[in-house]
Amino acid sequence: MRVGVIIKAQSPRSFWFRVFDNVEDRINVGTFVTLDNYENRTNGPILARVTRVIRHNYLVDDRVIAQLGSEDVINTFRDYGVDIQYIAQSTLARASIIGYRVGARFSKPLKPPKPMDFVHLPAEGELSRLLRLDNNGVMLVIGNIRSLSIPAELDANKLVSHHCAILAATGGGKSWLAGVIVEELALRAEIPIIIIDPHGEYSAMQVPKFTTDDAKYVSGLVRVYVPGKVDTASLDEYFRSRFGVERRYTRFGINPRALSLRLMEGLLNHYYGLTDAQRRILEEAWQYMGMNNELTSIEEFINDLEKSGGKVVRGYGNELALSTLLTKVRMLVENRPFFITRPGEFYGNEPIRLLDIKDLMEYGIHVLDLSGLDLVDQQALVALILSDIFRASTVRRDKPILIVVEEAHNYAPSVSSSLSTSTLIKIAREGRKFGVGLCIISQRPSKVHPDVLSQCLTQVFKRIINPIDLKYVRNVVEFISDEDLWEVRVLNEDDALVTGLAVPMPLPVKVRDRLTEHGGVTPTLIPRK
Ligand SMILES: Nc1ncnc2c1ncn2[C@@H]1O[C@H](COP(=O)(O)OP(=O)(O)OP(=O)(O)O)[C@@H](O)[C@H]1O
Repeated sequence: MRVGVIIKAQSPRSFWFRVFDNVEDRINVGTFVTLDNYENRTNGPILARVTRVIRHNYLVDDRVIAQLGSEDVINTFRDYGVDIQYIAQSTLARASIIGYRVGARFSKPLKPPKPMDFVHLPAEGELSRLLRLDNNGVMLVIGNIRSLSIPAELDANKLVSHHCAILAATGGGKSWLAGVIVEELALRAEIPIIIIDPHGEYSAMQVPKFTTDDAKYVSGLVRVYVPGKVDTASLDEYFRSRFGVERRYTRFGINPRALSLRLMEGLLNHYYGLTDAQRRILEEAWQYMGMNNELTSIEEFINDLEKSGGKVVRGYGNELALSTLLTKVRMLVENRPFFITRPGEFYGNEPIRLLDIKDLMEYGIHVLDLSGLDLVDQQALVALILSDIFRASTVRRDKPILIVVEEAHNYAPSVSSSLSTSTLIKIAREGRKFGVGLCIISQRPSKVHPDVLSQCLTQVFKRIINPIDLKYVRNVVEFISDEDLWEVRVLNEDDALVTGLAVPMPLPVKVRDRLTEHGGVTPTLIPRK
């Protein structure tokens, strides 16, 4: 169907066209249109996507605007049979050229199209053939292409191996969409998925939203892990009253001996401060102790540390430094809710199990609920767990794993420091080689470390309006154009724009319903009686 005619095309990347009046309501931002292939007739049509629509009225210039002081003036015009809106209005659209299909890829034309060539609106069947990825790999269907019934598919391999970012303003639907991606991935591939959940939202994935087999299957894959000594009573109560079932979780603990020197030093320094002498003793003592992950009581741990520290201590000042260091280590281990202080420890009547990284690397959806911890503890745990996962993945290599990091600006901030930043940068840079994929989620892209965000080669945008964030995204992200960003500002609640490696072209998506319950809710005010 012909829907317009090209009026301007100054580059092979885009063109403007006059939209025919009778189809004006069918051409919107995001609509796919085609051109006859002016470059290679054997290869089928050239696909383009409308990125801007303007309405133009050539009579409404400054002189006419000056006359439009009241409705009477407009009615007078109409009385004389001059309806300016009717006689002088045209709709113009700008479209970005995606290219013509050559096998599974799109080839861009090298010349601009010609003015006065017709623009077509493809039938859904034809569009579906053009848009389908057809590469026999694992595809994630996260919804439909906006305004169409064509499934919106993401290439799962590219999404995982080259990392992805979900970016939107607060309440924009990021965790809903992350849940959809996790559900799809778990349904279609045998992959372990680890979710860093700072708000305790993702436990809701244990509850199927429907009685379908898929919904039950995915919810059955969800395992929730809670730090050993965190009080979860209010979250559990909320869960019970909202979903009518008990939240299931495992309490986990970390062996303090398993911490790297950097993390132990960072935590001690944050909570109690370290003098130079204490720092030096800790560094040397930690080396003497070696990486011995055997779980012992806190008394044995402190004794070992004292013995190792004693080897490097000379003189009264240093002995004092060692003894205060040991007090600080004891306080840290006893007070931080994620350490195990002895084998067989309980919280109330619930056992605390030593976290086994191998469990997290089994097929399933592993939710690490960090909601009971303060930010520094969260960062330390994220650093510890993710560096262990990365280390284990470098050994097994062949099995991909996906790590979803909510509120990524807290774990890899662009300006302030965090104990987890270097681990996330390492995974972002080197994870691909070992099958470790990242999916970072943030409401403030400009606050995410550029070395992490720039490695996320698929981006899923929900609505963003903050100009600083938009500018940052433009500078850091490789596969995004100004036109795409313009569109990001006007997305609706259930709309998303996917750009980058996992899609053949920027894809406007109406995100599908969830199979499992969504945890995040925005409380509404109760009207006063
Ligand atoms: N595709 C969708 N279909 C239906 N409702 C949706 C969709 N996406 C989001 N919502 C609604 O929008 C609300 C906010 O979504 P969500 O919790 O995912 O936002 P968020 O961006 O993660 O928020 P925050 O920044 O606070 O973490 C949800 O409670 C849900 O009701």
